[in-house]
Amino acid sequence: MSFVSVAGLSKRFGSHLAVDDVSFELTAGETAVLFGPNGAGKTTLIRMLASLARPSDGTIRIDGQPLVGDDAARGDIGVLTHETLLYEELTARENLRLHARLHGVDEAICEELLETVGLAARGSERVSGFSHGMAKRVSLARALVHDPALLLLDEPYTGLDQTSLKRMTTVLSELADRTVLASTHDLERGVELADRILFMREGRLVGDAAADEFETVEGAVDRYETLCGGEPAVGGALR
Ligand SMILES: Nc1ncnc2c1ncn2[C@@H]1O[C@H](COP(=O)(O)OP(=O)(O)OP(=O)(O)O)[C@@H](O)[C@H]1O
Repeated sequence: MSFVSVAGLSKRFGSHLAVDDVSFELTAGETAVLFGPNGAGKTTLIRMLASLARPSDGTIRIDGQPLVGDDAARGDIGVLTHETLLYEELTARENLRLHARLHGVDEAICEELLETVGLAARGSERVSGFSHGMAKRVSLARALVHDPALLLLDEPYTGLDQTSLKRMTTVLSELADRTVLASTHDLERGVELADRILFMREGRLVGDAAADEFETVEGAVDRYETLCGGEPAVGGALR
């Protein structure tokens, strides 16, 4: 049975259809990566799944439960988006502990996660003093605090230095049993992370492929060019 089921999902901003009649299903434990050019609708799709944006049309079901307005379904989701969702005036540790309390989770997990994202020594510092990359790592830890079954990651690799990038890549590669939907422009890391690749263009889902269809990243690049138009970024740089 599908763990995530998206049917006929659309999002309209004025006269513009940012997400246009998108349908797909993810099985439990599957990692799907969304590729597509700027403005394809990836963030908007993820924001709807994260209950951060209201769909104009269509349905989202998580483990059989309709998502919209359903707190139980939302509790099973961890989110990493462009907005860090952190309280800037709180320390990294306080942010994680607050999130743990909200979800009724033992706060001991917060220390483990600070270690995991490489911020154990900076846990007592306010997030307002953190760089973008550091805040992103705290945000990833926050997304994992309540051990969600579904993880939604919008451009997890963007804006990170090499050390943070390696850490993010390692943490994400170790999320084996979770269902993950991630968007990225980094085809190399995306193909490496994914079981399945969804291609978006102009709000529509234009392709759906198993990651092992691509023996090399070049295969994914060719498919991207055919389906999405234009050239993708590979390994963080344009080809
Ligand atoms: N709040 C908003 N109000 C109006 N238009 C929006 C809003 N958010 C997104 N859009 C529009 O919806 C379309 C899809 O945007 P979205 O951010 O989802 O694309 P994306 O695939 O994530 O792009 P990128 O790769 O640049 O992050 C774009 O045309 C964008 O301008």
